[in-house]
Amino acid sequence: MNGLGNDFIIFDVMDDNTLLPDDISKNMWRNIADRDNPATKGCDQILILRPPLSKGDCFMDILNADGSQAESCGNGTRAVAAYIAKHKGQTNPVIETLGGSLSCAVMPENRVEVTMPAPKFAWTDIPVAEEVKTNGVKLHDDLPPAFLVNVGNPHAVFFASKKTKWMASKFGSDLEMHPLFPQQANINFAQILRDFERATILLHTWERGAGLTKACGTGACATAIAAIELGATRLPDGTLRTEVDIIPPVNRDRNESDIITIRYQPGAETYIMRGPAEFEFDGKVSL
Ligand SMILES: N[C@@H](CCC[C@H](N)C(=O)O)C(=O)O
Repeated sequence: MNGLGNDFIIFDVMDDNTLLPDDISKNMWRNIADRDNPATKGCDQILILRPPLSKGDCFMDILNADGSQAESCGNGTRAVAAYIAKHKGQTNPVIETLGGSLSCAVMPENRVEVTMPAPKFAWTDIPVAEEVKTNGVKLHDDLPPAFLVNVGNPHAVFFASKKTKWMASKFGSDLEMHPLFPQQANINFAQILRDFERATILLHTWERGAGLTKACGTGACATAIAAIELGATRLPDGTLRTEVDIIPPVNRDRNESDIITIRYQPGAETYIMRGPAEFEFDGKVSL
């Protein structure tokens, strides 16, 4: 499945956790996620749907393409919600993750709305290795200060006035591993588009453990939150726009149905991420 081209291999062991051996090595996961694997065609993340730990419909284990574990995955959450709606008929699934329990609503054409827990801004929560002002941290001499936020997983957001794809390719890998991030971080390069009626941002994300992906759901959340918190979505009359459309690079035509919309009110306990999910193919892999 995919969310705006950010693609996933889903293992469904929701009903019986023992179907998946527990001695699968990091290397085996990497092999499954490898783009050259003819059986799987590879993916950005592997999502393992396990029995719920609490009152949710399942617990979603998230593994990046390099085999590392992640706490949260926005596009993956929407994909799994659509999967549960299709296979279990549950259109309001609750998906448990290390980053929190996420209530979802699956609407026609696999548009999914996810209620996300409040973001965290404290330096200890990002986490970063030393006390910094998380709303503007200098991470690289050639880049403006970054906004840091934890939306279930750690993100740094850079805003630029020009196209940012080259920035993601040039700086993403080093910044993911920056010594300030003891658990590494996802790195977002955002350009606010001024010629749109709605608050609109073009986003390239270098994902922790997966590199440059076609879209990143939590990156969209982090970027919209950063823009709103920094007042970058304020209109000339002083009104703060709290709904932001994030356009991933894969959406070249800026097709209105291929965006992630974030509705975020500073200080609120939750916020909303809305976007599409898409089925690709089913298959079997031997482990
Ligand atoms: N693709 C995801 C994010 C997946 C996890 C991330 N790479 C991390 O390590 O935190 C999304 O859509 O949010």
